[in-house]
Amino acid sequence: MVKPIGIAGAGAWGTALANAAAIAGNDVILWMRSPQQAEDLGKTRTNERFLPGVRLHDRITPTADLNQLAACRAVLLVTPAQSTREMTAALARILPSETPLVLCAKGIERTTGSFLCDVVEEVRPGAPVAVLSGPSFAHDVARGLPTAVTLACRDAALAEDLAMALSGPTLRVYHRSDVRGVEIGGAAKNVLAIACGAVVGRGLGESAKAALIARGFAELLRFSRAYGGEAETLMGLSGLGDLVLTCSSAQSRNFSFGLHLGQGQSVEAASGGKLVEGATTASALVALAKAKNIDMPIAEAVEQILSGAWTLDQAVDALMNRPIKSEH
Ligand SMILES: NC(=O)C1=CN([C@@H]2O[C@H](COP(=O)(O)OP(=O)(O)OC[C@H]3O[C@@H](n4cnc5c(N)ncnc54)[C@H](OP(=O)(O)O)[C@@H]3O)[C@@H](O)[C@H]2O)C=CC1
Ligand SMILES: O=C(CO)COP(=O)(O)O
Repeated sequence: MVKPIGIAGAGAWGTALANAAAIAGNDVILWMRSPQQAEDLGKTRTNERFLPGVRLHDRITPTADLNQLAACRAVLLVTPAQSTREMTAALARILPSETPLVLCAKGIERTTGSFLCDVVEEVRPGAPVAVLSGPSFAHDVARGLPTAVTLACRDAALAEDLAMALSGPTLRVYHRSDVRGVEIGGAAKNVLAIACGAVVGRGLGESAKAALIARGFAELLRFSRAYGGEAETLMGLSGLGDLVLTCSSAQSRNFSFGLHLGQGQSVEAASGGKLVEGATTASALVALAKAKNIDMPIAEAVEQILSGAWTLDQAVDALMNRPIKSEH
């Protein structure tokens, strides 16, 4: 008998992925930390808080008991980036060492500046780790709209196996072995999307927006190259694809956070209480860039705005008054 797919985290993305995995033909165990939420989800079969209006597939079993994930063939970790260490440690206590953990969060650990895969490898040495990333709004996936993402694992055969297991009629999962490139694409685009939202919110025009996406992508490529990601990866779904998506739609929490900043809201108010991964990752991204002398003026501008060092207008001035240089 084929073992179920485990999903740890029943927010918008975890719930959407659970449905996609079930539609792809898997039994799914969906874990959440709140016993009350698990009970409600079992009864109503709808995650009203995070994914309203979407019915949970019959093959999904919601639970608040982490031990239920022990017998899964792979576990997708779909909680916020900053909870990766704590969640991996909890999973390491119950999962067999050969069970792959698939990271679905997009970010860098703020307190250590570690990439999330490195965090997982530190906590679960020797166990297989993969990353799933790409342009995919939870609501689009949950509504069965056509979506494509990338799953990367250093073990190419395992990457292919997991991609096949999760792919279905409306979710197409490509596979790759460049874990670093795929995770950098997901983590860094969120910071750039905040900048893009701010440009739109401040009314700086479509030309400025396009310039920001192009120059932001140049930053992404430089950063990824310095940290061992392949340029080809960044030109794909987790990189260019996700940057374009996240910079084009107020459905993105990062873009919409930037949009609110651009419209004059405070950093504290602009998130509206939603998870904004780019805001927690910005300082770690910029510190990693500085450590390797990588020029990332847009990411730095975001960090300066978030820390209160610059106003938005000061950030725009700083970006426009940089010395004229060759484009690369
Ligand atoms: N939404 C999307 O379209 C996409 C999101 N992602 C990424 O997926 C990750 C999760 O995002 P998303 O599902 O949208 O976020 P949500 O805000 O919708 O949900 C977050 C979930 O994580 C749980 N959670 C929060 N903190 C902890 C913790 N410390 N330990 C355990 N569980 C915790 C929450 O549980 P509780 O309710 O108990 O607080 C909730 O179930 C992010 O990194 C995001 O970038 C990637 C692609 C698409
Ligand atoms: O990563 C995402 C889409 O690919 C979701 O973006 P937000 O976290 O900005 O909503």
